[in-house]
Amino acid sequence: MFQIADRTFSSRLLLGSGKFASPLLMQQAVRASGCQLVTLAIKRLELTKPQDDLVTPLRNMHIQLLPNTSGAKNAKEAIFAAELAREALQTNWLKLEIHPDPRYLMPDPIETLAAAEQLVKLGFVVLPYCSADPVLCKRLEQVGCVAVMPLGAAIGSNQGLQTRSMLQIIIEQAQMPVIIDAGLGAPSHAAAAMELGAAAVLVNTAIASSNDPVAMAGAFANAVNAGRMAYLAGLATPQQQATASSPFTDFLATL
Ligand SMILES: CC(=O)[C@@H](O)[C@H](O)COP(=O)(O)O
Repeated sequence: MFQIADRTFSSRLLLGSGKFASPLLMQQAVRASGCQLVTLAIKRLELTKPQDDLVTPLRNMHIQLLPNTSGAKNAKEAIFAAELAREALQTNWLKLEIHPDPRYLMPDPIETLAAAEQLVKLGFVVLPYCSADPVLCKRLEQVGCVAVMPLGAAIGSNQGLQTRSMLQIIIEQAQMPVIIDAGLGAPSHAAAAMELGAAAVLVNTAIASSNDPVAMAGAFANAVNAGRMAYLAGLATPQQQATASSPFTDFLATL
């Protein structure tokens, strides 16, 4: 179990709802993953009729919706999108995403911090997508974010934990959940993130664009559980030299 703001979740795998071949496939993958929190881009919503084939099925599955501000290029646009989402979806939960550069989709740290501070004051439960920068993550915590979502690698790149050493520092210093988001391209990447001590991971592309998203969702769920169990069990420390698994005896001396 882990907690974000006032909600408790048993699944530590969060899913994105984009890139699936159909809404039905997305629902089936969500079900197979056991995930309880799904992010969806505000720009995809039909704001005049929010009970569409994306939102309604997720609500019926009792999934916590996490609208995201993907597409916003600065704090002003993100706050506008957040207000729209709160109105349309009746939730104050928000994944704050501000990435002005369409090529690498790197989050803008300055606009993200400014928007986060403002959105917290406006009553939003803010989970910012951010660079794997320990100082920035601390600042986001100080302005009242309920979790941070530092990137493993660029969104959709499937490159895994490129930011591993920074993530380690962020996790060590955080007083709130650290959710590794973006770039996790294989279940082993998710397991590695959990082994580091992440509270949870968010995955979209690797599941949605696989040959069998339902099976891949299950594979990620197993990997997240395995990584968490390993973290709790305490991983063995890598050593430079060999150490024998069995104690040496003098049995060769009898030859
Ligand atoms: C859906 C969403 O929020 C993505 O922006 C998120 O960062 C996931 O990244 P991947 O698609 O790389 O898993």
